[in-house]
Amino acid sequence: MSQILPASIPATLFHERADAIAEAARELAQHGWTPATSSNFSMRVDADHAAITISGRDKGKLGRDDIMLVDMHGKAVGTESRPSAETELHTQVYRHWPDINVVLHTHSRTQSVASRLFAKDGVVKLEGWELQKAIRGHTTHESALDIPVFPNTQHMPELVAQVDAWIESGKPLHAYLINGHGIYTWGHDMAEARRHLEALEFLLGCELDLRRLNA
Ligand SMILES: CSCCC(=O)C(=O)COP(=O)(O)O
Ligand SMILES: [Zn+2]
Repeated sequence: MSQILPASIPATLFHERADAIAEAARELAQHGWTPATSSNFSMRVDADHAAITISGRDKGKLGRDDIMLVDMHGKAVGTESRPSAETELHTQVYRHWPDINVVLHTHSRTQSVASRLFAKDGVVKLEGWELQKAIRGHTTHESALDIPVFPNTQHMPELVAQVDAWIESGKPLHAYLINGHGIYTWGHDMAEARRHLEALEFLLGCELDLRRLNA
């Protein structure tokens, strides 16, 4: 279905965002982090709009036509296509942090297993790993980095409320896991969001290894 853009958004800008999303998604899919059409990706286009993956598409085979425009409440703009089922989790991040421009959500095996294993604690506590410095604002392995694990639900407003509650508690939030589901993380630009995602994938894998080794 074709995308009609508001007059305020040049086609070149939307295409640039769509191409960046498609390229990142293809690369993340090659890592095996987007199995069976899972995962979704978005980029801010302007203060009121984001470009996001259309629901149900194979994230390893995205092109421009697989990306659509939504407003900051997750409503489709200028198309009949259906945005990602999890769009509200993306727009929540953009509404809360105006300087965040990219949101990435993946379903790797490591993320999925870690989300189940740490669900009872409600959080993965990362401490002592040099790679924590890949996360914005973290300058030493000695800092603590908490990644909350929220219960999964098919009712997006419930998930949004859980994320809101964490943010309102004043605790920092760079990423979260959803139990039995996957991870959400974000960044000021694609490079930062990718760095966060790759670092967290690695760190969650390390935590799982420690558990396996009983260390
Ligand atoms: C088949 S994966 C289940 C839905 C999901 O968790 C996901 O990330 C993909 O949903 P979307 O609507 O964005 O394609
Ligand atoms: Zn998902």
